[in-house]
Amino acid sequence: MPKGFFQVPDPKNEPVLSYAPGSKERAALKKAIEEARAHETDIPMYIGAEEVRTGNKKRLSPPHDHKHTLGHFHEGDAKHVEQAVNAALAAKQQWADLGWEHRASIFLKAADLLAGPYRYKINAATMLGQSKSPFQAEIDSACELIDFLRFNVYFMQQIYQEQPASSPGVWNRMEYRPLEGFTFAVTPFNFTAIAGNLPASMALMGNTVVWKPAYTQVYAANVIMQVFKEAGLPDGVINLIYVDGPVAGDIIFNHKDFAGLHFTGSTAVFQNMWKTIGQNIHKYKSYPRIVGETGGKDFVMVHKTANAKEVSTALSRGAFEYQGQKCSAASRAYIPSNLWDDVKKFLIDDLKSFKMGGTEDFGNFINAVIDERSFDKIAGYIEQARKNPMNEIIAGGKYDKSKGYFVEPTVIVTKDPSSVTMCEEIFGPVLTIYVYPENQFEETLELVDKTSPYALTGSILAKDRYAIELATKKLSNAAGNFYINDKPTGAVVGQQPFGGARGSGTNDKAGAKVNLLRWASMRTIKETFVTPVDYRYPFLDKE
Ligand SMILES: NC(=O)c1ccc[n+]([C@@H]2O[C@H](COP(=O)([O-])OP(=O)(O)OC[C@H]3O[C@@H](n4cnc5c(N)ncnc54)[C@H](O)[C@@H]3O)[C@@H](O)[C@H]2O)c1
Ligand SMILES: N[C@@H](CCC=O)C(=O)O
Repeated sequence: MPKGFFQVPDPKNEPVLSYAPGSKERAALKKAIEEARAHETDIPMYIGAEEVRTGNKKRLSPPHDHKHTLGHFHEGDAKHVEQAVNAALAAKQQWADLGWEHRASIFLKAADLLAGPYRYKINAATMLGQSKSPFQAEIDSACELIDFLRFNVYFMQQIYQEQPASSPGVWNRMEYRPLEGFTFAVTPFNFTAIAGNLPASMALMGNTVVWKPAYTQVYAANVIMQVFKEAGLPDGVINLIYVDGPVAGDIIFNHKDFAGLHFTGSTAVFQNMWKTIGQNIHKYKSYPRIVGETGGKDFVMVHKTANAKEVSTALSRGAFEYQGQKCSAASRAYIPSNLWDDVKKFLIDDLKSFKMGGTEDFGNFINAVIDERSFDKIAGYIEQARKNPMNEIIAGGKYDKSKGYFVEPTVIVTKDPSSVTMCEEIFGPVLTIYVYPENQFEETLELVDKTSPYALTGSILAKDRYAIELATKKLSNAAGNFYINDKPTGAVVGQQPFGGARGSGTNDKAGAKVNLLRWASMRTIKETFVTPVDYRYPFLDKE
């Protein structure tokens, strides 16, 4: 236990490196990519103190170059899920009892390792494994992950400092215990930072974790685990397994010591998990904490007073960075009729100038989508949209998976604001635009609010302050992250805590104090200094 009231260093957002031609970081990143491509990595599961190699090897390849082999990971089965649960339970007491400053140190060290010696390795892994451009990898696997780790340590300290009042003769204390049992982190393919943060935030609060990443993110997940190990994370605190989701769920959601789920991924998967947990609720020792950040159908709403060039740039970046595979990506836009001709021209010009290809070529703004399943699904949406007479595809619309999973950035203009691509999450480089009569701003705000079941991110672009105020009010429940005169992507830890409500999740804001609180179970301790020795109150008449 600490013998002093320690203060963790004040967190600052990790500066984003530019990778501009001639820069030191550009050369270092290119070298890391070459090294990664030059040999095949053999990736084990990490269960307790063991590196587990099952021999059931799954091939990993860059989505933009699927014939190249980056390495293999060893897939596990039900037995490995059980081993990981047992390892987490075995490690629990010692980890929970460790002074919080030591937990803090491990994750602060992990942040420094990522900022320094591992920066290019983890960015190269994310660029190759998930097909991110240098900038997209830098803001994710380097900066956002580093920020999550540093800010969470700071928020943990703030939580521990929050103590109740005490009246004379009494000292009230609050203890922030880890959850009783083990926890489960299930992470998506699209952000290395999220993959690292979900297990780390639970472990930071004294929990032990079974971590199951998406198979398409294992290449960078392995680097995260190496960083945690080098930072001194004890064996069994985070157990990384590669097991089919339902196989893992079947064991974990039936275990009496299952204490919490930290999920990021699609809405349907999360809702199924919640349903299973609900059905099994009588089996658990405690009510499990459930946190899930899920899908989005994020909007850009434009007022007639907006600047057309600002609008088209918000769309070019907001919809197409990382091939639209951000939960926050702009995928539906509402443009007033007076601005449409200009916005259309600027947007088409931008799209014509995009270069598409592998992440090794730093000239490419657009890379590949994550895998064949995703490619086929996106292509299906494009073909369905093409057949609808209410739609016109004004840019893109082509796709090719011969070398990598490439889908051209595609813009659909629709006359039907309820058409499929205005409502459903596509998770690819497809933007649908509805041009509304410029004087129907308020009615269109209502349309934006009601069109989709999601409520993750959205933005309003306008010069008129009354319009901004009206949109902020009318769209109050339409987004958990709302942007004024900006694109709806690119939240920064500590600045724009991230998460949405409605169908988009439990809105427990990743990288914020409220999220960490979900991984603590508070115990209130009241100590009385002079304990009463007579039950009688003063109002009682004496004989
Ligand atoms: N709201 C947010 O903060 C946020 C952030 C990133 C991604 N997302 C969402 O994530 C989705 C894209 O990521 P994805 O394709 O990896 O999502 P996904 O739902 O397919 O997978 C997420 C995780 O769940 C696992 N999984 C899938 N089926 C499972 C099952 N039946 N049982 C147990 N585990 C199972 C996957 O293996 C993966 O680890 C999009 O919907 C996106 O909007 C949301
Ligand atoms: N936090 C990221 C999105 C994460 C989801 O994919 C953003 O704000 O763009």
